[in-house]
Amino acid sequence: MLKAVILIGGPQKGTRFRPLSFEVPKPLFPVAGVPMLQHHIEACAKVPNMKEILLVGFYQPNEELTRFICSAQQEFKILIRYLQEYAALGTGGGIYHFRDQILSGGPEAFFIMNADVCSEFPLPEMLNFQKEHGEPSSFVIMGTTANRKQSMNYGCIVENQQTNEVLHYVEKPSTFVSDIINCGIYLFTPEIFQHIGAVFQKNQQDMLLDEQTNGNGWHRAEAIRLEQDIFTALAGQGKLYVYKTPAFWSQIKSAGSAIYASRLYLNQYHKTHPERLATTEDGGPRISGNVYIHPTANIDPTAVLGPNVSIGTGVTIGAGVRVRESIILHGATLQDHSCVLNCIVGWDSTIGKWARVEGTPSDPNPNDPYAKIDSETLFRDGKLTPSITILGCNVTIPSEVIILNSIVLPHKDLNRSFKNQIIL
Ligand SMILES: Nc1nc2c(ncn2[C@@H]2O[C@H](COP(=O)(O)OP(=O)(O)O[C@H]3O[C@H](CO)[C@@H](O)[C@H](O)[C@@H]3O)[C@@H](O)[C@H]2O)c(=O)[nH]1
Repeated sequence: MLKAVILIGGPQKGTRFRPLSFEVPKPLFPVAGVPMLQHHIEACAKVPNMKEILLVGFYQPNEELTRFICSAQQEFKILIRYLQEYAALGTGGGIYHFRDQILSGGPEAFFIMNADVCSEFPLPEMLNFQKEHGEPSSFVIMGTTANRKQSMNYGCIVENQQTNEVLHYVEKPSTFVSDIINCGIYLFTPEIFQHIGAVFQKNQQDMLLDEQTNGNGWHRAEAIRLEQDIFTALAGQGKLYVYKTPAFWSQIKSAGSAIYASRLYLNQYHKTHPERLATTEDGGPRISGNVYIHPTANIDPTAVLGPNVSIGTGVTIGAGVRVRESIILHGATLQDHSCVLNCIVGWDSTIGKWARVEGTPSDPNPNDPYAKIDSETLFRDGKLTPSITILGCNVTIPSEVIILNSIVLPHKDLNRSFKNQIIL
């Protein structure tokens, strides 16, 4: 039997996702109409012999997470549990801490997935690849090709081109190492815990030798990174292989990358969930390209939506509204003739009549097949980088104003136009 573990991080992570991560843990942010994590869960639930999905993170148990787990368990008919780390233990420390839970029932292998990636999740292909490569207990990293410059923002893998064995692994190198990058999706056998255990023992010994150690010592020994502490050491040992996926993949770090990820998933819905894609119907709004509309949304038939639009529960969209490349979160109202382009409109926000709310997309270069989305920091050279416009929850935009490339914090009631600003 098989299991899957999804690393969901915790509240200190996801800072590039503010102000949206104030309201909802980042892994539950809706991408193409469903929580980011649901895409991982759907893919796992389809794998034959998958017994359980474990979410490992350091969020305090909260209502949203509990509700999500309950409904996903019912919908996908699979056991899902949340395991809470007592502190951020890193990508290897968390799974090591909960190794007994992961190994209970005797899975022969298990997947580990970063929550903040979007992918076609070619999990059956990874299982086949593992059977065909190396010894039966070899470990598999999913990889993809990036361009030279962007590769350095990821874990970089040098492979043996004949065998696909990982010969070198360097996490976010400062100079070019390889254009094959780590996608944050792995297939391990239980033997991985021997390797993580060895690092833990070493950390513990170092800790005992270190006289400076205070009460924090145990945590320091348990904090282990899969990438730097495990993969770098396993490379070249005949144990670690890279499965290069031809399918789509992207990281979801910033809010801008959530819009891009939505586009990738909406496109995939043609194959996986055509029922989630809206179509132009008599008496309904005009749909252009891929659009998801929650059945509870109320949309005027003269509105024009798409491409790449996701409309959440209970959203109201008035006459003549235009929405493109945006995510509209639940309870928001777009009043008549407003125009929303490259935006995330927060929960329960209102955009007044004839207002224009617009951002600048940060899409990957369309002429470079290996380009990935740049999840840049908010500021460059002391200035706000032009990016998508984000309205936090419960923001009110008055009629007939323009809000351009701005980030508006929750509960703001604006009274004029703004451009390139963070409105606190
Ligand atoms: N449970 C838990 N999860 C964690 C922790 N730290 C990070 N995570 C989760 O692990 C994932 C990776 O997070 P980061 O540590 O922020 O790494 P990164 O910059 O995203 O880079 C990783 O992913 C890239 C692909 O997206 C890889 O290319 C790179 O090598 C690395 O694995 C995220 O889903 C995050 O929520 C932790 O202490 N505990």
